[in-house]
Amino acid sequence: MIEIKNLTKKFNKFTALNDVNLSFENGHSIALIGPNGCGKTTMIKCILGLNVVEDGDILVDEKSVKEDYKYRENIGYMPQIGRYPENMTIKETIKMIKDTRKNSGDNLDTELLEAFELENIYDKKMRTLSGGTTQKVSAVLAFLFNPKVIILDEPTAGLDPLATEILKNKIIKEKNKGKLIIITSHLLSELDDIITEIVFMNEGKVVVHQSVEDLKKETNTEKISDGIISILKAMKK
Ligand SMILES: Nc1ncnc2c1ncn2[C@@H]1O[C@H](COP(=O)(O)OP(=O)(O)OP(=O)(O)O)[C@@H](O)[C@H]1O
Repeated sequence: MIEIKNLTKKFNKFTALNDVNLSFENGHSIALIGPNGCGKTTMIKCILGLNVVEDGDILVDEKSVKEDYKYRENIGYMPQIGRYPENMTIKETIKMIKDTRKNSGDNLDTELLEAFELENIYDKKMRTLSGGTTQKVSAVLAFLFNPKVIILDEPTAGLDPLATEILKNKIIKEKNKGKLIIITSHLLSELDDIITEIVFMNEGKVVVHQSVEDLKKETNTEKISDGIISILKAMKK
């Protein structure tokens, strides 16, 4: 479970997050949506400890992210753009990341590695990979250590339709096991089958946090994308 309490994040004078309060339960998958620059990645980075939390707090399983870094072992992260050592092969990269984790041996989840058939191109160097293949490596790493929380920043950007389907099915499977999934995406049409809640942000603030069921009921729509468009139109009135 993740609780965000009165989180404000400033970069010099610019306020990227403005008094954000949110709570996410295990077994849910949450879509973080909103226009470019509204603060989605900033919030994710605060949860991951990649941005320092100064004003407000974030609790992961009731412990503040300010206390110690151990909680991070329970979070898998797929960044928007994964950066890896250019001259390492896929195999070496995965091994290097495995080696950074103690006790990672027994409980590895290699399902995506197999589904994406990455072992067939294990000896390719990271710098030679297409954008989509690099994304596949990032997705494999996000799920590899069986984390309780999985955070995916624009996960399907650059993936082909088959890889997108594989990743979507994996997300649904892990959510159904009781994991907490947080996804940012601009591709609303892709979220329909996987999401249980939406958080809509604008200019560093949470505008809507609602279950998909309620969103569809209240806006009288069948699809998440139509529900969001309906909210946006109502906001402009
Ligand atoms: N390290 C930083 N230093 C200064 N400004 C930053 C920094 N990180 C983010 N920002 C600013 O904070 C704002 C929010 O950025 P963020 O990356 O969180 O947006 P986003 O909602 O993820 O956007 P997108 O949909 O384009 O990915 C932007 O105006 C960005 O320029």
